[in-house]
Amino acid sequence: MVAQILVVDDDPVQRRLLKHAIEQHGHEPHLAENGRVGLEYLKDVVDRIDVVVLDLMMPEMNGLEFMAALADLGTDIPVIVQTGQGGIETVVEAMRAGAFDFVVKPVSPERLGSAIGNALKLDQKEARAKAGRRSRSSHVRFSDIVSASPAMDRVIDLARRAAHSDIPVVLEGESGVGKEMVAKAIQAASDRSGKPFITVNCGAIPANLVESILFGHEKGAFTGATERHVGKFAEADGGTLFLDEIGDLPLDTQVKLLRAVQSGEIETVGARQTQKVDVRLISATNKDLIEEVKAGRFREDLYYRLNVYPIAIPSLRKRKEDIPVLVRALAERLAHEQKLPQPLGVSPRALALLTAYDWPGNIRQLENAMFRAVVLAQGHELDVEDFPQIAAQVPGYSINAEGAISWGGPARHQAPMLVEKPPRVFPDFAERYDTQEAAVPVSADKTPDIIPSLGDDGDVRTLAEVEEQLIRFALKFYHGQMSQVARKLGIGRSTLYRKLKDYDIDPDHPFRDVA
Ligand SMILES: Nc1ncnc2c1ncn2[C@@H]1O[C@H](COP(=O)(O)OP(=O)(O)OP(=O)(O)O)[C@@H](O)[C@H]1O
Repeated sequence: MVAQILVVDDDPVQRRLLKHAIEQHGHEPHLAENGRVGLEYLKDVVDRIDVVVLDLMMPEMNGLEFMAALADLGTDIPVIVQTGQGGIETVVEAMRAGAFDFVVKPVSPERLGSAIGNALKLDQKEARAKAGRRSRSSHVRFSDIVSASPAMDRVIDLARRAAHSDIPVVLEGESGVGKEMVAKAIQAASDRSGKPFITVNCGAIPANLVESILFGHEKGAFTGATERHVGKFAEADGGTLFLDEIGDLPLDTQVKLLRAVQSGEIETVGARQTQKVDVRLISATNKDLIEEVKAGRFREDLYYRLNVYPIAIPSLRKRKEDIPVLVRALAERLAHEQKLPQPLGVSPRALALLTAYDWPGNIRQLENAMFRAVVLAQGHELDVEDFPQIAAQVPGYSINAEGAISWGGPARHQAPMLVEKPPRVFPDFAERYDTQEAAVPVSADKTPDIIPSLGDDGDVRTLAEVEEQLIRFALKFYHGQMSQVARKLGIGRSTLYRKLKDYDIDPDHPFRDVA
């Protein structure tokens, strides 16, 4: 299908790049140099345009104003917004205003192509079919890894190449980023596809059983060994052994593992002879293994044996572009698994909330939040109310006694949030802050992150005044993350809550007094 794509961007170089990328994917680009021109054009041909690719930062009419005007036209053309590096607040605004997806500049033709494909609902249909197929089975292909970010493209590219050989791979990344999923995809794309894929969580086995679990034991090898036991190495013969949390392996077992890796032979506990095995090893760690080596907890020789081909999987908060596609794919998959009568959508407000959150537990946490939301869902669409725990942790959202969630900023399709930043003397501060609120307590000629020792009367200020100002500052600085604020201030959470009460500080709006 040749789709008609309207590009609205004030930068001529960007327009040209986007034009080429769109043509590369076989679609027809239409170019507008600003929001006003784009809007006029749309009024004439609104039925012909399939997708809008929109720059957010434009003079005259910015991206959010454009989106509000688009909504007034009563059209639901999907809009893909473009943002600069680090412009996540703006992206959240755009998602809230109904943007379908966002891409980070400079966007690769591939990423743009897949965003357009998704917007045209082509990929979504495929994702639905894929989601239904995959369910929670152990067979994972690379195409099951839902992603949209260049960072994950790199991971997948490296992993695909690793699948061509038996090279030992170490997957590094925080818990829940998808290490096991990538390991399974490597196996499925390799010659060992269809052979066993055996997972051992090295951190979850009692130290005295690790060796027997990995290498097996003969009957009577030790007290309690009433039966012969086949170890995981032997079980994985011909296939792949996935050693999760490899950094937790006890040192004496590391010696045996090294021997097995070097010789391709295992010593079953209590057996007289060694046994030859053909196993591909993929290890995973959420620890910095080299630090473990330095600390003497991980053998250096084993480290070099296993770590021939490291692949680092970034945490979800470092690849927020993946969040909207993951959310949509999970909603589809979980609705299918829960046998809901119809597919489940996700509202722009909910997408904005989920994109704003940092997901310390990564995709596993996102999956759990989506699971809970899908199970409890009542309508056709998930909304912010379906994610109360997440809303409670994102600054700006508040929950009333009835459980309704509201956001401190302007409503959907309302006046633009992309306020031009006022000229500021302290660029670093301006970057970290929502300038409007932060500007309240400090006069323009004072550095905002310096807390003065003298008051207006020229006397030293009271400790309480300084403390109050520091707490307000810390809340803003750490985006209202209470645990972090308490930790950084060196006080307990309950003390922090008490002080918020004493000083009448609203943690969501620290520079505003509680009404
Ligand atoms: N890109 C992705 N697309 C779809 N689902 C994903 C993706 N990444 C992870 N998941 C899902 O998230 C969950 C966690 O992934 P996985 O178990 O692979 O993470 P992990 O890094 O191995 O975690 P841990 O270190 O805690 O074992 C799984 O249910 C997995 O299917």
